[in-house]
Amino acid sequence: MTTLEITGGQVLKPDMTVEHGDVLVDREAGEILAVGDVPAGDETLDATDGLVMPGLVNAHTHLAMALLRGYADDKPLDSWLREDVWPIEGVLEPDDVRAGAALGALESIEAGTTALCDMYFDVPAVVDAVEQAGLRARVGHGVVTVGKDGDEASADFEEGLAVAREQDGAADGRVSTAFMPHSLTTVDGAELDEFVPKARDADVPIHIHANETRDEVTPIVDEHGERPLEYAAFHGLLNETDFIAHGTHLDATEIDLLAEAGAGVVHCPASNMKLASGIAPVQELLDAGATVGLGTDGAASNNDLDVFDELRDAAMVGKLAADDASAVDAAAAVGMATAGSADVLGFDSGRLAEGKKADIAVLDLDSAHLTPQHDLVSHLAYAASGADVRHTICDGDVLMRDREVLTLDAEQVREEAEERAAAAVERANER
Ligand SMILES: N[C@@H](CCSC[C@H]1O[C@@H](n2cnc3c(=O)[nH]cnc32)[C@H](O)[C@@H]1O)C(=O)O
Ligand SMILES: [Zn+2]
Repeated sequence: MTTLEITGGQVLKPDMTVEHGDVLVDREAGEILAVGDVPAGDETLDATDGLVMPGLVNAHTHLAMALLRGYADDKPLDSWLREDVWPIEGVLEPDDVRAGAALGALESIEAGTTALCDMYFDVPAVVDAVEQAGLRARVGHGVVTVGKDGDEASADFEEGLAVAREQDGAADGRVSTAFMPHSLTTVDGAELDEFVPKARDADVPIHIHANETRDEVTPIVDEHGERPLEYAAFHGLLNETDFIAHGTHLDATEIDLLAEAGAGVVHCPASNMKLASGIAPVQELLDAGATVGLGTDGAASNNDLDVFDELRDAAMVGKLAADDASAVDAAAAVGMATAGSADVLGFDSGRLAEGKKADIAVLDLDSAHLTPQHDLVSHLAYAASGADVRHTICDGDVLMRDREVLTLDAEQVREEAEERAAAAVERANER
């Protein structure tokens, strides 16, 4: 066993208290051995003037969409997808997806994110990027059936299932999978009935975009006479391991349904604001006992992958939604971005405690905007950003030391992304 001692800093405990202490990590097992007063490690990582905290968990993203950052802005979801995003995604090759996912992974590591959930196509290329970056991820192929004939639709479902089976356990177990129908309005109900049982047989969770916009809710209510999540449950979704993205427009019945089922909700406040999708009832979800995590969504609807921004947005917009300044307080926001997201994804991370995965970020506190230190949880929620992260550790391995990313060649990743993004835009314009 080789150990790593993160030393000289303050430590954020799972109960959201902060104390001076060190963290000892078993590098091979990728687990935390001790927190607080720890025996000396074989190697050390300096956390002086820093806060050692769980790595942030981005529970819903499309990493490769980093290629489309700034490509199409200022439109609502439906026209943004149909007029801009889907046409250019149609010309992307697996190598583009690999380059885009590498860019997203680089940005994530630089912002202290250690684990994420990714829905996209060309998933093996996403897995390559995640593996090389050293991150932890739950990945899946987004299945869409609208605009496809029966055979094409079934083939996309089959691919979603095959990916979930084949990629599970990749990257030394850091990659796990989910079956990912894109949304309740972009996949066909009869196909869900056929494939949900197959996903259960494969023993993978199911992840889907749900109740993101009013335009997604109304057609289901009109056509089926029930709320979207009732419709989802009718088609076999919303088991304890399942999780939805967004949940922007939920009624009281649906909030109870989620809480009782134990299904997770990934709140994506920045994407919901940018696409003017609406404001999720986050405090109500938390009060009902639902498992709530945070996600950035893709970089084309955010436009960055900084989970610190997301947790600040969650706190801010949560207060607006509840019309109550005490709603979604600092600890709740930080909790959602760490333990909450980890619980949604089924990862044993998001908490600095013995036996948990050694997925850790060290934040530099030595700056004007984090002074004075009345309350470090407040700083995490309201004043810190990803640029303050000094070191990022995942599965016991140091991915970034003193802001130098060790697993990826940052310059090369950025250059390749720049070139491939430009070429993709050219191909899309020629069509
Ligand atoms: N099988 C599909 C892939 C779907 S991947 C997941 C999709 O989600 C899309 N997406 C990104 N953000 C959002 C969102 O906020 N809501 C709904 N879809 C989104 C994204 O553009 C991507 O095409 C295909 O081959 O096209
Ligand atoms: Zn999404």
